Amino acid sequence: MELDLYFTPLQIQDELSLKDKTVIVVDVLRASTTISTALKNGARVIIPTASVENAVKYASTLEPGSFLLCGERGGKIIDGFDLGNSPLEYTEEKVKGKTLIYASTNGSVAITKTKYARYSIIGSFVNVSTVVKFAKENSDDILILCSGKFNRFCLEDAVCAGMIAFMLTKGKPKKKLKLSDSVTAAIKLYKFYGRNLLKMLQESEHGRFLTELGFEDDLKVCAEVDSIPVLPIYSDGVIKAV
Ligand SMILES: O=C(O)[C@H](CS(=O)(=O)O)OP(=O)(O)O
Ligand SMILES: [Mg+2]
Repeated sequence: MELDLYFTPLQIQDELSLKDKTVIVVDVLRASTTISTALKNGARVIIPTASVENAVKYASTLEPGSFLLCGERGGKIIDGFDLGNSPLEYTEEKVKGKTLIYASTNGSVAITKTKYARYSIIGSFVNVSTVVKFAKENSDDILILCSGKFNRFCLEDAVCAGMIAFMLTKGKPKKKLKLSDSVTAAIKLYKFYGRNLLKMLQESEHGRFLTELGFEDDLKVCAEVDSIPVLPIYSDGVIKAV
């Protein structure tokens, strides 16, 4: 099993290079957590779009009432949309049976870049064991792809990616693993911050930004390890829970 890790989607030189890999897209704050929450609460499918314009265009092709327009810019709900990007908004009452068209700043963009992957799955702290189990059972080469923020490094994504890498490599003989420096670094970050993930989120740049916007409760949801054991898989343009 070859394991690699990108700290931002900018490292994807050619999307076709992902074709034989299982890609785990990590966006802890908040896309991966929100997507897992929505699927757990009965959303039918989630359609990630790389822009607000694409989201609105896609919506125009659907039966009114059958979908919700979801997403944020600058962390706040997009004008005219039904839901923003707080996982706490994605209640069963709101999302059950619905098609969610989803335009977040970083996560939905990163996900759409993995369309050629053998498998593209969405990982976060809330479903980490579910994701690792699938990755162990279903692939040779694995790429953990951090969404980051505006193609910049995000501590929370790197720590979660390190947790996934640690769980994937635990117990394997060191000499058999040819770990890239990014995997080694991310595992170290996880070992340093893993004991108090909520504190790490609160101290992170993104966590502080969300707290300033009044979303401090989202950090608690996003820090809850294995609280939402669903497996979101992105295939043929839609994300479904399997
Ligand atoms: O909604 C979020 O938390 C972020 C946008 S921002 O960094 O807060 O502006 O989007 P995501 O795509 O979930 O990283
Ligand atoms: Mg994010």
